[in-house]
Amino acid sequence: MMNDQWIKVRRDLHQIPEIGFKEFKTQEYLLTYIQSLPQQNLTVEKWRTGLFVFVEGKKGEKTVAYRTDIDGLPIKEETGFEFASHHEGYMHACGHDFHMTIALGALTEMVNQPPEQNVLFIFQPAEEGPGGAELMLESDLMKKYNPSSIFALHIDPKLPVGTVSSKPGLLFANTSELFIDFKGKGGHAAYPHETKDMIMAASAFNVQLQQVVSRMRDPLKPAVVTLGKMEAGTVQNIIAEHARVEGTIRTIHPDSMDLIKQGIERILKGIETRFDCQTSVDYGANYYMVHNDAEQVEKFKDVIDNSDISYQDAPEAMTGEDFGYFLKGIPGFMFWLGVDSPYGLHHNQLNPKEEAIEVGIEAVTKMIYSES
Ligand SMILES: CC(=O)N[C@@H](CCC[C@H](N)C(=O)O)C(=O)O
Repeated sequence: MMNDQWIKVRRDLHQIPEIGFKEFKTQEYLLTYIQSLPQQNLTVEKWRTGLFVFVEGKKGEKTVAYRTDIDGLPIKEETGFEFASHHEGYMHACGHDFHMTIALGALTEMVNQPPEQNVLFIFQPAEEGPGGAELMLESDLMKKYNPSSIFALHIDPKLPVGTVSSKPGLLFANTSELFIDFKGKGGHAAYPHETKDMIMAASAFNVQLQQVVSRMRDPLKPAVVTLGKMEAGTVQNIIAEHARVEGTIRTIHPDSMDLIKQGIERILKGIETRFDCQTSVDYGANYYMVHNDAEQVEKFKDVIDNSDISYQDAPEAMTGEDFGYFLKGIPGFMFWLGVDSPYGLHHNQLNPKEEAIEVGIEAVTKMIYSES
C-alpha cells in the first residue's frame, strides 16, 4: 500500500475513537481490514474488544509480539480537521489511530512477505484506562502464543518525523489513577454555619496535596501528583454537599507509590476532622513502569542504524503505559516515534504529521525481519 492509503486508514480510525473496552466499531474496522488480506498464514482471534493476530513464519521456531493500543480519550476534538472525530466528546488525542495504522501496515507486509519467525500482533483495548494489557497478558490466548519477545511504539509530538528514540531500562513511570469523593451536609448559601462546605473541603485538600510531592517524598525519587478534574455543587446559592476530584500519581520508583498514597490518606483524615465530612478514595487503574530490556534496545538501535531513520537516546518520562505489564512478563521494549506536532499528547488539537506512518511501519517491519 502507498502512504496515502495508510493515511486513509488513519483518518477512518481517527473518526471513530472509543474508550476502553467499548472499542466495538474499532474492532470491526480492524477485523474487516485484516479479513481482506490473504489468510493462508494468519489466525485471527477476538479478545474482548481487542484482537490477537498470529502470522506464521517460514521457520516458525519462535514468536515475536508487536502490540498496539486501540482506545481513544474522552476529549472534545478542536482540530477542525475534515476527518475529525464523529464521536462527539471523544478523540484519538494520544495517537492510537497512528499506532493501529502502523500495526496494520506492518501486518500487511508480514502477510505479503512472510518473516522467518512467527509474529503475534496484539490489538489491545483500554490503554488509557482501565487497562487491558495486564488482562491480555494473563489470558489463555497469550499463554497459547507464548511470545519470546515483545515491542511497541508511542508517537512523540516533540520529535521530528524520521526519528525514533528509546533507552534501556526505565522509559515510563509507574502510575495510579486517583478518585476522591468528599461528602458533608450541604444547605442554603446564606447559612454557611449550618453546613459543611465540600467545595472548601476539596479546595483545602488540593492545596495540601501539593505538599505530598514537595514535603513528604524523598527529593531523590521523582514523582508527580496531578488533579485533572474537579466537580462540586449544583447551583450558585447552595453550599455543595458533594465534591469529587480526579487525578493521577506518577513515580519512578515503585516503592514511592505506596508512600504517596499513605500521604494522601493522612491528608484526607485531617480534612475529615477539619470539615466534619466523609471522604473516600479509589486508586482506579494502576500501571506498572515501562522497563525496557537492554539487549532488545541495542538490537533495535542496530536495526535503525542500518536504515534511513535516525535514532536518539530517550530521557525517562512521567508518562504511563500499561505496556509495562507485558514487559514485566516478556523481554522487550517500547520506543517513541517522532510525529512533530505543535500540540502534545492528550491535547484537543494534537496534529501528528502523517508522513510518520511510513517511518513507523519501516521501523516495526525491519525489527521483525531482523529475527532470523
Ligand atoms: C502515553 C500516555 O499518555 N499514557 C497515559 C496512560 C494513562 C494511565 C492512567 N489512566 C492514569 O492516568 O494513571 C498517561 O496519562 O500517561
